Amino acid sequence: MKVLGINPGSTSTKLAVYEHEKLLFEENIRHDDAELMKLADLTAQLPYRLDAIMSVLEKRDFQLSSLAAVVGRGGMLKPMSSGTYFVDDHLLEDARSGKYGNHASNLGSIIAAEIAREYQLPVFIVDPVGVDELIEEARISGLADIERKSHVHALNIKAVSRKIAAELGKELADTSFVAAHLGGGISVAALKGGRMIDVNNAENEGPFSPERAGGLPAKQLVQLCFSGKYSEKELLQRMTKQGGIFSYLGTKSVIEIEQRVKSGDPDAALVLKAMVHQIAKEIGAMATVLEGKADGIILTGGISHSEMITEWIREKVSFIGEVFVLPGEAEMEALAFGALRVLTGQEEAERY
Ligand SMILES: Nc1ncnc2c1ncn2[C@@H]1O[C@H](COP(=O)(O)OP(=O)(O)OP(=O)(O)O)[C@@H](O)[C@H]1O
Ligand SMILES: CCCC(=O)O
Repeated sequence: MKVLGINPGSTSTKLAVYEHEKLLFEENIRHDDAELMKLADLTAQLPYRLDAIMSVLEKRDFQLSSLAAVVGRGGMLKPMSSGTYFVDDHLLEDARSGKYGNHASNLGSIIAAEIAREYQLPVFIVDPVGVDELIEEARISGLADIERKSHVHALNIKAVSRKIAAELGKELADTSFVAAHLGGGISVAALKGGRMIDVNNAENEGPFSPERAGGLPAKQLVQLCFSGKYSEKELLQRMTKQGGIFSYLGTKSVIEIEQRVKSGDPDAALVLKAMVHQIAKEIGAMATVLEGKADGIILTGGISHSEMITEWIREKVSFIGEVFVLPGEAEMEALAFGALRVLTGQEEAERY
């Protein structure tokens, strides 16, 4: 039983084919930034990305007719529970319109549906960005006009938590973890019984990240909004795409910053240590959500490849529990396995 997974990112589209649990092949198509920028909105990128995928599959002489299903990364959709979902017209409409936000991952379901159409294959998404398992008290922001929202690297966080649970000889449902996805954006989640009962919204709360500002001092932010320095669109762009490390050091590459730190650059060291400080603080906060009863702390995402950074974090948080490091992400596997759980009858797919 073969499954094709599609994972569109802001500058790349990853695809992978699994046969049952075995990876047959995986490709990371890196797109030309300038080409993508020319395609104003996300849906305009569809033919460009689809062509790139089809040419990879053709080069490999891969027959779409051999697939049992296509599964795409679920993008910014309505708040929903964790799981595998059938892609239907309503879901596609929300992904296309950007009603719940625009993110490259919105293209996951759209591309998957296009590929599946000719052979009338089932199409799924798994654990989209909008997975919402917050406990009610975590929704209260402190201002009645504003509700806190779950916006989190759900796909990877669930997948790596499942892996660590298995290493501990447990089902995910019998564990509690604090899981921190450290990538271009940063999500820290408190998982109780496998459910993400509190998270920092990766778009605008919690630690700053390579490209995002994270949570900011609210009064000064309001003053900046009304200062005339930025339009609404410009400020949102600055906070989410040009904030964090980028706003201080002019690069989003933690690899580069680490080299600068190692060659004695004090500015780079200060900013990196500040990011670690904020990540550790968020982990501590999520540990208290779990009343200190965590089976461990999981560090994942691209930045977790850095031993220097994971050691700095470990020094600050290991009093809470064991620290597990799973660098990178397990998203392709998570997509394929999510679809396979449905195709093999272990789980029922949800309706959007
Ligand atoms: N070996 C490494 N050492 C240090 N940093 C690394 C390493 N590899 C990747 N990174 C950093 O990880 C960050 C990107 O992480 P990742 O690849 O998880 O992000 P993304 O997939 O673009 O976004 P997101 O994780 O938010 O979906 C970059 O800042 C990159 O420099
Ligand atoms: C939270 C996952 C998507 C993102 O914000 O990068």
